[in-house]
Amino acid sequence: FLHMKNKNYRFSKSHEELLIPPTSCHAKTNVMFLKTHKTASSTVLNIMFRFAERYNLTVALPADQLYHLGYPRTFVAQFVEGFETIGQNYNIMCNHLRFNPLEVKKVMAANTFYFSILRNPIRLLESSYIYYKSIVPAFKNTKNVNEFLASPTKYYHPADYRANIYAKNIMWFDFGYNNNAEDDTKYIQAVLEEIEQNFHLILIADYFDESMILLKNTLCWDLDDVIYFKLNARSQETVQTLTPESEEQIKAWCSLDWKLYLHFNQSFWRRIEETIGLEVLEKEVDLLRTRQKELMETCLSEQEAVRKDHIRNKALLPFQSGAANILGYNLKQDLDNRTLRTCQKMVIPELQYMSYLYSVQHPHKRKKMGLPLLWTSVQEKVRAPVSN
Ligand SMILES: Nc1ncnc2c1ncn2[C@@H]1O[C@H](COP(=O)(O)OS(=O)(=O)O)[C@@H](OP(=O)(O)O)[C@H]1O
Repeated sequence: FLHMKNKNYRFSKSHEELLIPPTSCHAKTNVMFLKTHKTASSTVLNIMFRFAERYNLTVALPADQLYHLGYPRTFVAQFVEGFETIGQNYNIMCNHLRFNPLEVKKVMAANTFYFSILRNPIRLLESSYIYYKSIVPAFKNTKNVNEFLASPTKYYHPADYRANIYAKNIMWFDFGYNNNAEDDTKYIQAVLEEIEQNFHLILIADYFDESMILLKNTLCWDLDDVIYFKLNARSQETVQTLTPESEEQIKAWCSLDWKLYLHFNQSFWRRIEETIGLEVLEKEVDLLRTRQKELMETCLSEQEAVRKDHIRNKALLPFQSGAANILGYNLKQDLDNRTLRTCQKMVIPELQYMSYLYSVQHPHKRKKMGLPLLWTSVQEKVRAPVSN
């Protein structure tokens, strides 16, 4: 779609003007995204991978047979494939890792832009419960998320702290901090300040489209760079209704994440007001949604995500976990090669895309095992020598 964008845009002049970046603005190509859990981060990862392909950038991918950058271990540079030879010359980093700034800096160029994304801990914990129910000790022996939240300490045992990271302050943990730390005002303030120093931008998943506009404007990217199809979503029947008491309990149980979220939700909106302004933001969000709808009409058989058993091409099946039915997409069957390639990249799940990029970037290494390789072979066949 990148090559078609001039032809396809039907925006009025004033809208076009909104999209023209200031002349001094160059697209930032050294970008690190801290991929937090259950925060729409797989959708962002897909955006990052497509951007990397567009500009032929080097991505810091998990080494050998790793699927993530060593998570939940604290990140070290050796978790990146090729670090010994490539050194501090990676452009993009976006797979799951537990943040460790000094080690990340060994891999990423000095002028790298750092960003991440947070989600309201109430929605996040409900999602996390369903997704990790069978592997997290604190969740295993409870009937549902409300039962867990009625008395979390009954199920959450300190001895299981490693296996229980998804049950308490998971965002705090992903940023590299102790998710079982005391809720102490001074400590929290110090962490928030450190995050502000380490990251140039924190997005909010609950305002995903607004986040994409802020991201593209900050990085001087094109609107098409941030057009996305929602990835890693669940089917509606596995979404549980939280009682009002459970919602309140999450704010206390995950108080570190709650304060993290409140702080950066505020700075997110302040940043919007100080840069784009709410009026322009609304117009740009409209353009994003229009473009997204057009692309869905071009690419998809059904105009929405479908349940796992309805995904025809098993190479496009997202990783499934716990009680969640993770949705995917069916592409139209009569797409020409070039459109097919564009559409595949919009819907390809995280692990398959990572495995594909890995085989392109490291052709002499053994391919990642245990992943559907079909997509890779389909992709190799349709790779045409065109630039996009
Ligand atoms: N664009 C957009 N806007 C809003 N929400 C979105 C978006 N994309 C993904 N999602 C929701 O994010 C949840 C999956 O998060 P992650 O991809 O970060 O999960 S993972 O940790 O990588 O497994 C998952 O949440 P739940 O459906 O509540 O589980 C997705 O529905």
